[in-house]
Amino acid sequence: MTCKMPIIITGGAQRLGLACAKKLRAEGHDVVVTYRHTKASIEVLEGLGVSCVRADFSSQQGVDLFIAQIKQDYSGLRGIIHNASEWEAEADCPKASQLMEKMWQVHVFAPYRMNIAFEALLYAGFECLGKADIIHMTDYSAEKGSDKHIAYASSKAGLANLTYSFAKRFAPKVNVNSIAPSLLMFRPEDDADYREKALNKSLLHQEPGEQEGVLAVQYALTNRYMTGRTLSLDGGRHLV
Ligand SMILES: NC(=O)C1=CN([C@@H]2O[C@H](COP(=O)(O)OP(=O)(O)OC[C@H]3O[C@@H](n4cnc5c(N)ncnc54)[C@H](OP(=O)(O)O)[C@@H]3O)[C@@H](O)[C@H]2O)C=CC1
Ligand SMILES: Nc1nc2c(c(=O)[nH]1)N=C([C@H](O)[C@@H](O)CO)CN2
Repeated sequence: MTCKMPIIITGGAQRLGLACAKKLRAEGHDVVVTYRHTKASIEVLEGLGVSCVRADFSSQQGVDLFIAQIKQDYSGLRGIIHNASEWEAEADCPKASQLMEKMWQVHVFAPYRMNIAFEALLYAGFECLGKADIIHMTDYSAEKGSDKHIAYASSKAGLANLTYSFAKRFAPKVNVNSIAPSLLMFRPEDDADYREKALNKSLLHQEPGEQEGVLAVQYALTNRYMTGRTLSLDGGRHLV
């Protein structure tokens, strides 16, 4: 039986999500990406045979609409990579209470709702393809906190905790792991001073780029004896 059971990548229209979508498609996986804003990368992905679904997880309704569409379109899932994320500092959001809600909505509520809603599809993926994975893109700051991104870091800690719970709930059919980068790629607006300071926070002093994140995703998708664990991509920052 041919199984069209995709890997979902949330927030797959740019940066790490886009790099993952291209690599996994090139490996022959069926891939679904979510995006909010139309951009040139969406046309590129569609040209590669990637299914691009507009979805905004900032509301419960947005999450539920996406869940309904996936359930309508697919009989199983090879996996889901919870990559969608907003990195917002308290200084950029006047109402801290709103920021905390916003961060937990996209980083915890949305992955939680999707994981529960997609349980049967993930099991079908395991039965048909022999493996099924959930990957939570967390952050080094989930362990250490952040004085400038307090709500963000706390929500990533919440996401990291979902890894433990869903690893227990979905074993042995679905492996559930976290990938926790400290720095993968800067943003265009990051100035030289910020970049220098960020690079000096790790032992390896480098901006690794999204391909290091892609390698970690590939490892988590292929390893058969890892669940409930975190792949830390932090250049030795924990030893500085
Ligand atoms: N970049 C880095 O150095 C680091 C990254 N990480 C984590 O790795 C992952 C990838 O990072 P990066 O590629 O920089 O991520 P981005 O900041 O580029 O965001 C990824 C995507 O998330 C989507 N998104 C944001 N909010 C929502 C929402 N409410 N609903 C639906 N989609 C949403 C955006 O989609 P759209 O553009 O369509 O709006 C965006 O394309 C993230 O989870 C991030 O927290 C962790 C540590 C370091
Ligand atoms: N959703 C995002 N999360 C994070 C980003 C980002 O660009 N988008 N960037 C970082 C930084 O790399 C930080 O770790 C060091 O500058 C963290 N999270």
